[in-house]
Amino acid sequence: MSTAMSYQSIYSFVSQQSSTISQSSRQPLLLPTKCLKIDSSLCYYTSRRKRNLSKIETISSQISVSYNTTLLSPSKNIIPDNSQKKSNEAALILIRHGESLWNAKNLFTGCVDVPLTEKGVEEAIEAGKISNIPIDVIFTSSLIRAQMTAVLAMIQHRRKKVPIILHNESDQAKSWSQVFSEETKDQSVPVIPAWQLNERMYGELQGLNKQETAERYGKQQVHEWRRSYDIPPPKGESLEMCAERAVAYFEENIEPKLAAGKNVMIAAHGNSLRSIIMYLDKLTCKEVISLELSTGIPLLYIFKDGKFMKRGSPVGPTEAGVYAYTKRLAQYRQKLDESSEVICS
Ligand SMILES: O=C(O)[C@@H](CO)OP(=O)(O)O
Repeated sequence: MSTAMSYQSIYSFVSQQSSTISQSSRQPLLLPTKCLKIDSSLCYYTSRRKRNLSKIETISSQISVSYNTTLLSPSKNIIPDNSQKKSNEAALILIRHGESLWNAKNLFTGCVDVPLTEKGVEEAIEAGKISNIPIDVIFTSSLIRAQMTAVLAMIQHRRKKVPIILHNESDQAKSWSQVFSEETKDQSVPVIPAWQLNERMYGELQGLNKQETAERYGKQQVHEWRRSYDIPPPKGESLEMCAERAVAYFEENIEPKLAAGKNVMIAAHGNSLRSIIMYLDKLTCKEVISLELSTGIPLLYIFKDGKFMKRGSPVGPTEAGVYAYTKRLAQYRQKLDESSEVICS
């Protein structure tokens, strides 16, 4: 996977180890177009749901936000639960599923429900070791590769809570899967599947080999189908179409949990997460083209006062293409590993 150079330029401030991070202010203007290209460096897509309008937001200021020591500092002891954390902030962890059997075969997958490879299983387990952050709720797509990633990550998570997949597809399924012990509920993490977080639907490319498709239709054409914002693959969804449902779901179902102080993990897919990150980071239609997500690499955000602050990915420097990797977070991860015996005992 290629390293997206634009991350380095856009987010170089993160890796400078400063204790400040820039944050865009939100200034919605009521303009009836999609991602307007007045000036792509100033144009930010958010969601058009509800009012069916886009917002243009301009970077207006940088605000200083100090690192949250509660969430990021390694500790020899398990961090106290949510009752002791600041109520107006919450952690958001995004994980693209581990490698799937079709990733390994280089096939367009989209909404085809393909499980993880052994490597994907290992990536998911590894992803669960990332932090000591207590997870209150997990959202996944309805596809098994994302669900496998979520539950495998939780098996390794330091809190040792049991991920329980909620079955709300019918009243009977809901009623038959109830838990009647408050204590057991406390030791569980609800996993909420949502089709809206599924991978973009790749239309008539699903099941085709990516390399062969590039040879047949040309690299440029296939790159546009794969990474452009608004060009859909034949009979499939563009990133913009995928964002319509994924970002709307995020705003309606996930943001309220964060606003209530719940720490949330989302296990989903390359393109559904690209669309959510575009919304969180206010990326332009142009910037999102070079946004690549590695499989099984968790990305951390802090939600505070209605704003999302990127904290990068607490993984090692060996991962090319890791989004917003920072040295500081790699050190944090290393220290966690060193102290894991104490934490897990
Ligand atoms: O095949 C797919 O569904 C996706 C993710 O694996 O591929 P791409 O990276 O081309 O968007």
